[in-house]
Amino acid sequence: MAKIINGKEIAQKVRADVTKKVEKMIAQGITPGLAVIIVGEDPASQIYVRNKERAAAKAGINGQTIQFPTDVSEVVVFNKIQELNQDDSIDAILLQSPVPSQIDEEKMQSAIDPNKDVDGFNPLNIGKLFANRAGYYPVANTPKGIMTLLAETQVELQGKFVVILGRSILVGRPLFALLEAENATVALLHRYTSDELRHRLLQQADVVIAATGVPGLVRGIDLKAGSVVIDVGITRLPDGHLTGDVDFLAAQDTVAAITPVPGGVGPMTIATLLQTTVELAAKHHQMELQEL
Ligand SMILES: NC(=O)C1=CN([C@@H]2O[C@H](COP(=O)(O)OP(=O)(O)OC[C@H]3O[C@@H](n4cnc5c(N)ncnc54)[C@H](OP(=O)(O)O)[C@@H]3O)[C@@H](O)[C@H]2O)C=CC1
Ligand SMILES: Nc1nc(=O)c2c([nH]1)NC[C@@H]1CN(c3ccc(C(=O)N[C@@H](CCC(=O)O)C(=O)O)cc3)C=[N+]21
Repeated sequence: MAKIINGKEIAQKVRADVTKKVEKMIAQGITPGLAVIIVGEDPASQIYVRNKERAAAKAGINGQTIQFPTDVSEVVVFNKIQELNQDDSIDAILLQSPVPSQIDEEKMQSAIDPNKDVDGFNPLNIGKLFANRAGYYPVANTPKGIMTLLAETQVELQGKFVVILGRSILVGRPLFALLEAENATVALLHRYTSDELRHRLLQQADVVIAATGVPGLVRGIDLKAGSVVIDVGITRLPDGHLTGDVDFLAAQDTVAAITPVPGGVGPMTIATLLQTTVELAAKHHQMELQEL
């Protein structure tokens, strides 16, 4: 039977560390500020926003959510980003994805000040990540949280073969860069990967990270004995339950460890968002993180 990786518990550890750092910052007169812009009512985004607001408040972070209606014009969102870029009380800005079609998401991501870019979507930060540059820059929170989860679970990456399913800028692509930087050999699969090739690659994978939003895409028979499975997918079923991309029950018989949905990667994303907010606030105010 597989070990169930407890994302909630590891996230709690990250959040305790964040809370401690925030207390020290507040003692020096600085309250980290996080602004979240959300346009319309995507269901996955609504879960994220709700959980995030609660977690930010608990950690002592000043969180504000700016909700725009689905038909808001691009210039209104753009001007809001400019205003937040100028606002000294805001250290971190997040534009929730996806946005409606009248808004050019890439243009908005590029408009966010790279020093306040808590999702790491500004091309400057993406470029640094893919070049594996030294120094601090923000990296997307779901991939960054997964790296923490793997480290906390003592999963070795150097020399291992990792298969990622899904190549979005939010999850798959940054993960590719982060895992490669740890000296793993990485395959990035997508919609055009044939069923046959996916099965063959999965059977050889030491670590599988599924981030497609396709329930059941990864079956028990695809997986290698002793592998580690990270399920990022979140789909709401008609009965209201959440499910991942992996056939969890079948996988459990084969693999060494697996993350559940919910209670796996989701809580890590939230905790890591708070962590990155604090890191950006420290940098903004020229504080040394190590001393916090
Ligand atoms: N737990 C968490 O914290 C988070 C969970 N999520 C969840 O993760 C999932 C993915 O999110 P996101 O990256 O934003 O989604 P996107 O829809 O942006 O990307 C999905 C990716 O999956 C790929 N894909 C689709 N079908 C297949 C297939 N049959 N085989 C292989 N790859 C396939 C797509 O390929 P192509 O590029 O070719 O279209 C695409 O790259 C969603 O369920 C989302 O709700 C997202 C963020 C955080
Ligand atoms: N710019 C941007 N950055 C994102 O990081 C981003 C985004 N847009 N758009 C939407 C997706 C989705 N996402 C989630 C994060 C946490 C949970 C989460 O907390 N999940 C809990 C859910 C528990 C529950 O409430 O039932 C869990 O899996 O245990 C869910 C979804 C971040 N996203």
